[in-house]
Amino acid sequence: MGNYKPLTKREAIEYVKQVQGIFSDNADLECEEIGDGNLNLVFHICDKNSDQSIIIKQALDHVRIVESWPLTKERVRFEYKAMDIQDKLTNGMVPKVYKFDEELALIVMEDLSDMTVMRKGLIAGEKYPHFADQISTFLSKTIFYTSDLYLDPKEKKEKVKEFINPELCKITEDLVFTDPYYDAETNNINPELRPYLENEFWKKNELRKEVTILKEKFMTKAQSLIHGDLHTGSIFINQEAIKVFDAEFAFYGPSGFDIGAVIGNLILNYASWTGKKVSREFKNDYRNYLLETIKNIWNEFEMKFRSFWDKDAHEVIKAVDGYQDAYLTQLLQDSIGMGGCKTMRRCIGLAHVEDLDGIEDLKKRAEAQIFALKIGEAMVIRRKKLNSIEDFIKIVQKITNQEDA
Ligand SMILES: Nc1ncnc2c1ncn2[C@@H]1O[C@H](COP(=O)(O)OP(=O)(O)O)[C@@H](O)[C@H]1O
Ligand SMILES: CSC[C@H]1O[C@H](OP(=O)(O)O)[C@H](O)[C@@H]1O
Repeated sequence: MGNYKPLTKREAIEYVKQVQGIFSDNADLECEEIGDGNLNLVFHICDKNSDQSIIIKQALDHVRIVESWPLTKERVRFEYKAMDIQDKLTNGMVPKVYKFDEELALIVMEDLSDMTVMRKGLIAGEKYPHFADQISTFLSKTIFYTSDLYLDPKEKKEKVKEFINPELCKITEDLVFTDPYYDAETNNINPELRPYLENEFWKKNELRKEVTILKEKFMTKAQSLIHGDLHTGSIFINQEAIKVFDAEFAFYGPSGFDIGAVIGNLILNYASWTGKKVSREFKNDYRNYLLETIKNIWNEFEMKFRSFWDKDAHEVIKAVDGYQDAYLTQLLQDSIGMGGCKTMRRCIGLAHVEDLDGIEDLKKRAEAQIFALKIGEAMVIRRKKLNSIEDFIKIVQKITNQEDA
């Protein structure tokens, strides 16, 4: 990456002009830097003559929100390669890539600004009736067809090697599985939440032990090629389709981490309504919709995963009685446990979510955060007893009823 430099808006325009086949010679280009994530630059470039537009995502050599924190620019290669695999497996459920430039650490890709970042849609109380079907397709295809159930063992190990992504994994190991469970310097704590953390949460030794067991699983279980950061801010959505983006955390890890990320982020939105000025009727209805979505995601995932297994798994695997059921029960428990960690990190750790931080009144925000923490804790502690997603839904409903009482 000898000639690397972060682009200015003008340089981004000059750059796309020389990429063949994107804009015509008479294009009148304008550029905005629209990155709102924690890590990268994102340029939106539009031709005023034709309304045609593209996105350039460029890695910085540090964490965008913490300038003193250096970070490999090579992460963009993992993003590009993962997008390529996800694209082929899911028939286009990721943005189209027009160019990958390793030297400048950037990807030129399809502009999806006419869709909505799902987190924003959920905060606005939108419903997406096809989401469970769509995300369960993405998850089941990417998880099954990159795993040992399907791939030749040698090919799979080559892929594990290709996707060793230590710096980005370290971020997750620290920010998701370690720092939120003690008074770490990196944490970002609502002062109104601190008493609960000091007097109760940080004293939960069993929770910290179980989170550490899940952390070890995250570090060692190379089960399938996972997206690695599949929260609702990594999904573009409208009433017809989804596109999954921001795959720079991709690596061979536990499949439940991706499923858990989706569920955990729906739970964060579920908890956020505690702190919002909406009618009880709306809150109950929207929460029921979120729980129904979680239930359908798992059940549709399971159905699709079983059908891929019955059709395409290695014959020796198919021949083992009871293995499919055992695999799926373990995957459900991993998903809920990891989802719990993803829920809790967004209340205490460095990087928060707008669902909760959009609650301006810090006392009300703390109430919603504590509610999210209680569900997250139950997800970790009670995961090993779960036999179905309905068992999990009942746990959430019980915690909600105690909250409302
Ligand atoms: N293909 C795209 N089309 C339109 N907007 C995009 C696209 N990719 C990213 N963005 C915008 O840029 C923001 C940050 O992108 P993201 O890939 O999440 O970067 P980071 O890795 O820094 O979080 C997104 O929330 C979205 O608003
Ligand atoms: C210091 S990185 C914090 C956090 O940011 C990533 O999210 P995103 O790229 O979507 O903004 C990832 O979740 C990291 O844990």
